[in-house]
Amino acid sequence: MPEALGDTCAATATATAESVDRKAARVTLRSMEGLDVSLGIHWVTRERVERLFVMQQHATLLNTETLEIVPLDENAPAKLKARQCYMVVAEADTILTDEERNASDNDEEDSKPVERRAIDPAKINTMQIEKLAMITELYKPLHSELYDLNDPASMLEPVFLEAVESIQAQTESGVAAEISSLPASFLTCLSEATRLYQFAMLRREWCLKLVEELQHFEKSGMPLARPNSMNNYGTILNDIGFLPMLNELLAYHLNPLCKLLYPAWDEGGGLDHHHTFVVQYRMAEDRELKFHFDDAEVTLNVCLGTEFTGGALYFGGLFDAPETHDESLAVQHQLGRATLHLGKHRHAAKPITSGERYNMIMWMRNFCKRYHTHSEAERDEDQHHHGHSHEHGHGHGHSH
Ligand SMILES: O=C(O)CCC(=O)C(=O)O
Ligand SMILES: [Fe+2]
Repeated sequence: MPEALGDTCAATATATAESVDRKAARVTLRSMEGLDVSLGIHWVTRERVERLFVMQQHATLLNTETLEIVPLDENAPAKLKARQCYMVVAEADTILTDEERNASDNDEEDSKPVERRAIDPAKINTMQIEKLAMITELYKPLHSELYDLNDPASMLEPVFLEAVESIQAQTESGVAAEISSLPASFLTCLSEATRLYQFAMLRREWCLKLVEELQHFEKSGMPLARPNSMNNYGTILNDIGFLPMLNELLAYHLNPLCKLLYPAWDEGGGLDHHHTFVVQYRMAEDRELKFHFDDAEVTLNVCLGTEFTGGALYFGGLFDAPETHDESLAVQHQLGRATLHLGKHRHAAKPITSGERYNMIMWMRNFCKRYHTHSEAERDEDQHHHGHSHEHGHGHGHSH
């Protein structure tokens, strides 16, 4: 059974010695709920931490390995050790002594030095707003033109634009668009049974600029959160200023295409919101991703390069359709090329064997499907579903 992948989690990412260089100036800060933010050491001031972590009380930091306390005074940055994880605690929080912890030693939860709290969705929201506020105030983009869609031709391949335009033209003239009317060279169907597609989407220069932008962002020490409950490295694009342009990309380009390829989510606004991130694989860090399905109606996965071998996507059937489980398809990446699949399509990323790989992933979602379930029975069914993804996901699958 593959794991269900969600966007928020509390799992621990451990930095390896080889990643020292890249993470040298960062620490991981963790809330009492297990929400991680990685931040450049020089940005760790009390005011900033209290804002990012929505703390009203006097906050202090606790090194989760050494249990050493670092008061958040003006000397805090000098006392922090790169690549360590610090729990952000309020003075009033209960910090268990070793003895107390040993006394209740029955599962992994107990190895946490402080009492764990349940995740409050409002807190996640406020944390996101604060992260974005900090970035908006302080971050200087390297390629500011990436953050809007004013010039779609600089981002999107001509054949992709042509395909979307032809769908729009047909819709506007009242004709139901048909797959057969797309430009002949555009769409490759890799599997009819599971509706797995590939097409040219992003221009090479745009992909390489995006990778440079993300590397620049990482070096700036601005707040970063893990992309989802399984990928340890990468960046959530929605959180760092790309949300408006990605909303446009979804509304004007991807939703019309998905309506044609996956008519099931035509309800309401179709695919009307998304969780979009870049995953990153390097030899010394994460090299692969295990078998799972996504917290999405439809997933877009586009390869951004840069140079790597291996890393193919592997597909193994739709989780709710046992008759498709014997599918075994390996799909190779090609810079700028998109793979489009159902969220429930079970998949994995094979290990890279050299280099580094970046892919942009958009988990596309339909509001009606998620929040306006119609009958009691369907609501129950959804509850069941969600429970299932929590059970198997790492930590807390948060899908909003
Ligand atoms: O590594 C990839 O390209 C796939 C990542 C993926 O499946 C995911 O993040 O949901
Ligand atoms: Fe996935």
